[in-house]
Amino acid sequence: MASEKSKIIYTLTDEAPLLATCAFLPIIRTFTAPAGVEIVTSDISVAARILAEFSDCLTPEQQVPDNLAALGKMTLLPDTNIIKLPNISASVPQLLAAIKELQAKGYKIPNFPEDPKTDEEKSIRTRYSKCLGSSVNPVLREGNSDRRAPPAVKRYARKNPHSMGEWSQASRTHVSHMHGGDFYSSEKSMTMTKACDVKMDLVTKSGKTIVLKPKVSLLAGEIIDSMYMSKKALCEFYEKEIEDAYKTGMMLSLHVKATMMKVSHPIVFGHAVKIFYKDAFTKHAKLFEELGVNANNGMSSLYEKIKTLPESKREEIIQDLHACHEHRPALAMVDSAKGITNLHSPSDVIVDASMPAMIRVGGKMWGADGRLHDTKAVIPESTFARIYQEMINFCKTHGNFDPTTMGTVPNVGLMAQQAEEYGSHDKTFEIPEAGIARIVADDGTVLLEQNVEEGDIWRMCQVKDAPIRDWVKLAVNRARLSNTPAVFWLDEYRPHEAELIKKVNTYLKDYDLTGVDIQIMSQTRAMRYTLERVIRGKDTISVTGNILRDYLTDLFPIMELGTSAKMLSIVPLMAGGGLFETGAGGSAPKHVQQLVEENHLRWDSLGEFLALAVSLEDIGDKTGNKKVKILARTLDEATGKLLDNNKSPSPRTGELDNRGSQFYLAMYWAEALAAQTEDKELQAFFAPLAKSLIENEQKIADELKAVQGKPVDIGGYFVADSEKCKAVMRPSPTFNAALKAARG
Ligand SMILES: NC(=O)C1=CN([C@@H]2O[C@H](COP(=O)(O)OP(=O)(O)OC[C@H]3O[C@@H](n4cnc5c(N)ncnc54)[C@H](OP(=O)(O)O)[C@@H]3O)[C@@H](O)[C@H]2O)C=CC1
Ligand SMILES: O=C(O)CCC(=O)C(=O)O
Ligand SMILES: [Mg+2]
Repeated sequence: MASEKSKIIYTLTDEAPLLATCAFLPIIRTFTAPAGVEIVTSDISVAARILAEFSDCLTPEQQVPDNLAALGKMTLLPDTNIIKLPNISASVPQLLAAIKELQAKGYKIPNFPEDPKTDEEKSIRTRYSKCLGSSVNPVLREGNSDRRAPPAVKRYARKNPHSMGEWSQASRTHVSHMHGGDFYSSEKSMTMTKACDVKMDLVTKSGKTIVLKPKVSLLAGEIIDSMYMSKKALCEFYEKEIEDAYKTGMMLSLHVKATMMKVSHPIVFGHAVKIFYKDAFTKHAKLFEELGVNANNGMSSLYEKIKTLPESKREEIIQDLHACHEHRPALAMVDSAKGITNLHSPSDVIVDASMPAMIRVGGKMWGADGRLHDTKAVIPESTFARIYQEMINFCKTHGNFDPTTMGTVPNVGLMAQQAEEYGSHDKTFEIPEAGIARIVADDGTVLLEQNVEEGDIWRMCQVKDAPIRDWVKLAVNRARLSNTPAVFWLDEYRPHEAELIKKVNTYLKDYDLTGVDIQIMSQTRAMRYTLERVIRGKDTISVTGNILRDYLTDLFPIMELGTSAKMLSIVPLMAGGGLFETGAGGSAPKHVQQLVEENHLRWDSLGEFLALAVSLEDIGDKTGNKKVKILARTLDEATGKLLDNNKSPSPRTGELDNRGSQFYLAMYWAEALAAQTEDKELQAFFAPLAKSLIENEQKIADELKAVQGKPVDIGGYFVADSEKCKAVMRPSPTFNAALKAARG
């Protein structure tokens, strides 16, 4: 056995991934222990993050460490190996629900101050803000991203294509975005020639100087941007598009990313709510203010707030809200059976997943009548909205994609060290008063400035030089290793990207590019070029900034594979370690609901299987531990076999689910280890396990199926009971006994 133990840190997150982990951990531990690899867990669920933040309010027994901060530090070490599952990036309504559950479970954490007034409330709000939105990924992503569909996964999708809707040339579906007054149109950018500290301030028309951000330390070579979205232009845009949809009989949908753009997009979302329901918001303005209604939290929050009112008043408001629908277009639904619309909650419709889902079914979304309809997809910011329109145009002309023949589009994404827009939330402000928004260097020089009005959203973004160099290196490596053309999706007319292009051209010179096809194209051209290749079965690497990384790594996988859960998602950490993300998708809250109601978990753990294999491979490469390398190789074989034999979870209750799929992975993995002859110790260890799983295959499959169809209790949503989860997620006594026997 190997002398020194290597460590994989396995994150515990939320919802479906956490449940899947509950079943998977005993399997992983059984397989990795004989190779000297230890699996250590780290709870970074939204509940654990809240508890870590409010330790001072808890009893000593209730206190938990700040795991996220510890992991963040570890990403800066060369031998760190983390497997990261998708976690909740909480919107305010999700955070409120988590707080409520924790309080009900006896944790004396404070209420979330929605409208903080006193200093104490402001401090609590600031502390809770650390748990809001996308707050895990930016801490752990100390590297750029490499996301792709492994060949076995692509082969599987070609053999077992998922359903695709039909695209008609007569489809009226389209994307509506702003043509002025948005971030794109106001962007200014520059590259720092030397390191310095800057501040963000606002010189108001009334002559005051308000410091919004006292200090941002910048490095030489760093690119910084300043941009704003005009409230007036945004509201006019909404008025126009809502009116257009109404007049032309189109359904309306809004697509934002309020989780990652946690300061700007809730505001963008809130204006849509206020304008859609303008009459009711105007009539009840005073009362809504008194009740603390915040449109940024969606209609579900408004309905919650008015619950406290006397019935007659509440009825009046509900009627007024309903009356708004009479002269408004139909709204796309998140759940038509429950009457949950697109404007219900800012975290219900997340653009990276919602737009591909719409395109996949032929450009349609669900209406209140429970049917699919063409839709006007409103994506206010034009910067990247146009890529979707380009794909829609393509589908209208060529029909929908064919998963059996289409090429693949891997992505190399710039995201390290909170690069670009997704790292801007601590530098994003809703402007309190008209004036000049400025980025000012410590020597008093005004670096960038713009005129802003009250309510505009102003932000500064940054991307450091080292991540850009690393991104170019990753792109060249991927292009060379996979012998695939790579396209940098960069628009020379966008100031930020003009700066990036200069750097990309410079850093590309560091490489011998003989035989490597690398091009730079604007986003719409890159999309067109890639799609022309895709339908001819040709592969093209997209090399993009942070937002397109997010968008494209759902968009193409959802067309190619039916879901982004099947993606290999690697973050080579710049300090030398590895962060292995599982898939590229979210935490699928709907899956938990199905488990609780019917004891069927449709979540596909393929992303975990793929991540574990590359994580083991990384350890094997770094330590030279041959046993670990064999584990990685045989796991890949097992995953391939799992796909070939169609043992992925079914969405239908009563059929194979996540637990069954994990059992088959374990069986194939043990079989592959028993069959190899390179390492006799491993062979001897796994032969009895393989035998027992093969002999009991039917019995285990039956035990896993027998439990389905009935409701189960997991003891909570944000803080599920770990014993109850174990009981639900490990229901086969025969499988459990086989694993236990192997561990000895
Ligand atoms: N890396 C991260 O940490 C990420 C976290 N998130 C968070 O996840 C939550 C939900 O996000 P959202 O973007 O709506 O995406 P979802 O997780 O709801 O995914 C959208 C749909 O994709 C399918 N899907 C996703 N993952 C799997 C899987 N492993 N197995 C099978 N099907 C899958 C499901 O389709 P079907 O219903 O047909 O089964 C699901 O309904 C939010 O809290 C969000 O903040 C989002 C993105 C990434
Ligand atoms: O961090 C998040 O909220 C989501 C991350 C995401 O969607 C992605 O990286 O693809
Ligand atoms: Mg994403």
